[in-house]
Amino acid sequence: MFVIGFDGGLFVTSGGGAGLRCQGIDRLGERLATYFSGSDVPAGQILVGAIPFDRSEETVLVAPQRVCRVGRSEGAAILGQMRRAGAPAQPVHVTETPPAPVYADMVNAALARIDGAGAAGLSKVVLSRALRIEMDGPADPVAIAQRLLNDTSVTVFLATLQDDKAIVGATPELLLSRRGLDIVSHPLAGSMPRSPDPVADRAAADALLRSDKDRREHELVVEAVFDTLAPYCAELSARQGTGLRSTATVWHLGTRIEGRLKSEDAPSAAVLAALLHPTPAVGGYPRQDALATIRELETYSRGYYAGAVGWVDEKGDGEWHVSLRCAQIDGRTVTLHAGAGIVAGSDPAAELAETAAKFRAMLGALGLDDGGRLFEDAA
Ligand SMILES: C=C(O[C@@H]1C=C(C(=O)O)C=C[C@H]1O)C(=O)O
Repeated sequence: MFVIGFDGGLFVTSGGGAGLRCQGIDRLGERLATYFSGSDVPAGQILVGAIPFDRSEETVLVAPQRVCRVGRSEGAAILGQMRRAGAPAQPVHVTETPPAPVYADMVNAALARIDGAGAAGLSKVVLSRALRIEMDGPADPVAIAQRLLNDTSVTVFLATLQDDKAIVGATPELLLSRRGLDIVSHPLAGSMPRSPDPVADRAAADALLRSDKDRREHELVVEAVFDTLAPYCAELSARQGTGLRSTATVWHLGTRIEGRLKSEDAPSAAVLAALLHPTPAVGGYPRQDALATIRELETYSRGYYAGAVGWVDEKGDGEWHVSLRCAQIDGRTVTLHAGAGIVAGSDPAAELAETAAKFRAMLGALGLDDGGRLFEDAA
């Protein structure tokens, strides 16, 4: 099953199977061209799926048999019918990897590298931490997706990867959409936790708008998106400039970038998304230095967190979102990740608080919004 928010409604697909499993995304364009030229591919077929964070790991694209586009409330009703019957599984135990003090040490280690790197070296790295949640039964991604639909500022997604493995979440970040020659990307970077107190909440938003550190963190992403897309575009601009975006729990700086491709033969939505991925919003800058730092400092594989989820059709149209604020489900185990961009001037305590705010939506959807009972640190 695959679900993704679409024009205020939901795109729900089911059935089907063998689409395309692709070990690494460097040759995704060729693989897609071969797939869509196949004589047994029905007219109008789309592929839906997920790209992992690590470009060399497996991209899963499924060819669904049934696709429907419905409004949000109808989508919620469909999910209600498709979720497992009975009471949803409950969390019984949570492990933090790494524990908060170790995450702060990682931020300090990244800052030391950034400070020592010189002008051409590492200037931003996104470091994440994970919460591993054991449930008292198999977790139901459909029930979780249904609960996430309450926040209308985010794009809900659910992708079944195999048997009882799935990724489900609600992301605020559009990596790339393409309709004909028109493309849009809406990168986010630079964040501040929201507050239930309206005065404190507004103050957080104002502080984010004024923060020099967050502007620098954001600019690196916007420049990378422009640099990647410009060779394919006749026009590319960010007319509205950089502004605030918010989810129910976090403020972000965001820049909507719109472009017009030079020709219909330009790469498809999936291939443009793969070229952009990972932007400095989830990796860092320069890309290779940032990825090497992540490999060294994070002690786990991110899997499909901070990758991309979306769909593509034969004409190259499609929509890909950054897979953030999500849960990776494997039977009874649910793993959440949240990260924060580290640049010169980052404060470890503030970055930790940012990751805590980014966990909040998924914790709420799992029934864990009561201040972290069940939590235990992992070494
Ligand atoms: C890495 C995450 O979010 C990304 C990092 C952001 C930041 O550092 O300010 C903001 C939005 C996302 O691009 C996450 O949600 O886990």
